[in-house]
Amino acid sequence: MSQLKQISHNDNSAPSTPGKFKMEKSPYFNRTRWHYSLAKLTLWSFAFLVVILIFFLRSPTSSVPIDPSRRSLRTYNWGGSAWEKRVRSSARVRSRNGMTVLVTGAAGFVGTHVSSALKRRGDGVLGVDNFNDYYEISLKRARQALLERTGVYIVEGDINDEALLRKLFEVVPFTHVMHLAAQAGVRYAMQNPGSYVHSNIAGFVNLLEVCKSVNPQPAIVWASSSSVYGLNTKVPFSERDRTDQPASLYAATKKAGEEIAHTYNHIYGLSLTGLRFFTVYGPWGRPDMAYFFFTKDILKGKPIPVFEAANHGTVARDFTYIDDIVRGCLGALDTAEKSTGSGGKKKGPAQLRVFNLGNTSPVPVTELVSILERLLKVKAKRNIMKLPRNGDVQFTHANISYAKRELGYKPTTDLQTGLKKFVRWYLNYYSGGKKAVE
Ligand SMILES: O=C(O)[C@H]1O[C@H](OP(=O)(O)OP(=O)(O)OC[C@H]2O[C@@H](n3ccc(=O)[nH]c3=O)[C@H](O)[C@@H]2O)[C@H](O)[C@@H](O)[C@@H]1O
Repeated sequence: MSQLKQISHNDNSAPSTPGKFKMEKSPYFNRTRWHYSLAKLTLWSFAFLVVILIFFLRSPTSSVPIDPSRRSLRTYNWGGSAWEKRVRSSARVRSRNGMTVLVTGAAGFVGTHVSSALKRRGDGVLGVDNFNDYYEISLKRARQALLERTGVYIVEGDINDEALLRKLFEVVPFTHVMHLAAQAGVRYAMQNPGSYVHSNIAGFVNLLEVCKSVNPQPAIVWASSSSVYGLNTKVPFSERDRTDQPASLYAATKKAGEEIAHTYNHIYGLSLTGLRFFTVYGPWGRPDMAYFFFTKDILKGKPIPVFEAANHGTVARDFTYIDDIVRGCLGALDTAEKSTGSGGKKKGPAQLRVFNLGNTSPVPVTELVSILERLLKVKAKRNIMKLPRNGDVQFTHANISYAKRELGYKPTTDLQTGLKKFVRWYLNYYSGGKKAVE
């Protein structure tokens, strides 16, 4: 810097308009000017490189793909009094007996719907999300904008960031955590196993570590998955069934989460409720899921891969509509008992639960495609393929009697009705809001 100053000081005589600069005759002067110019050029090039480097390191939409297993290396901006004020205001309870909920994965599909439902009924809600690039970030940003309009602020950060989580609990004594941040998708686990360990295991443990040590400890409700039933053949799946033969690393990390939850409940008295979601779909959904990209590809006239089991066996899912899932999540939060620990120590036994949240009405994937064809009024180009051995299971079917009894859970939306709502949203969203939504 001092060198730079010196150069500009010595350079006072030079005209500021480059085109008007006249060369002097003296060879000595030429040589020194050449040296100065070279030094100047080197300095500016260096400064330029630093600026470029900072841009790539900080830009969330940078074209350099971020390895999701190393997401914790990304830096996020948080802190400061204005930030704390926003956090407090978002988490402010507006109803009598309302709860203060930290929602992780708030810019995700389920996270957005749950956050807005909680806010609507007067609970205090603060979101946290790392806005990773697993699928289109613009959709996450649009969900964020939607939540902002309802008064929910999403802090940008990773659940692996212990300092951030501690700070959030310092600013707001959350009574509940709705933990929905996760690396989802059963097939992607073959491509990026590290991201599942990072979010579903390391991230979950980090969150639990913080929750166990704060005072008061919050009650935690979190997203497990129907995929924990793995290769089981007995249907419908009951919470009492074995869950020790997962078919994907995704399922294995969710199962690990259930075991980890047991440990934190046992040692620290944390109140923990796991919800096994069954193929959740609906407006603002996940573009990596079949119903979503089938819609996109059918509209584009592109062939869609429709899986079938051996001997033309049916592949089916217990597709569950988002509004039903939201009611299940709120039911779980409302019935969650307080954690019993304090000062990082257990003071007595605490609640530990796991529930199926499904629809109890499996539908073949071929039927899903037929419904979409009718709704979109376009014939799909079906490319029938063997069910891949990379994580898929042939069918899922939930027994929901436990959730019914304990949470008052009662799904009411069939696939046809739910997909109609999804398609209406999809057409409106991707036409830039130009199509009227009924
Ligand atoms: O229930 C769950 O726990 C899981 O539900 C979904 O997993 P999945 O049921 O496999 O959902 P999709 O990937 O949307 O697949 C739906 C159905 O379409 C089939 N499919 C999928 C992809 C494809 O190209 N073709 C195809 O026929 C699948 O075999 C499956 O039967 C989610 O992606 C998981 O994150 C979630 O945890």
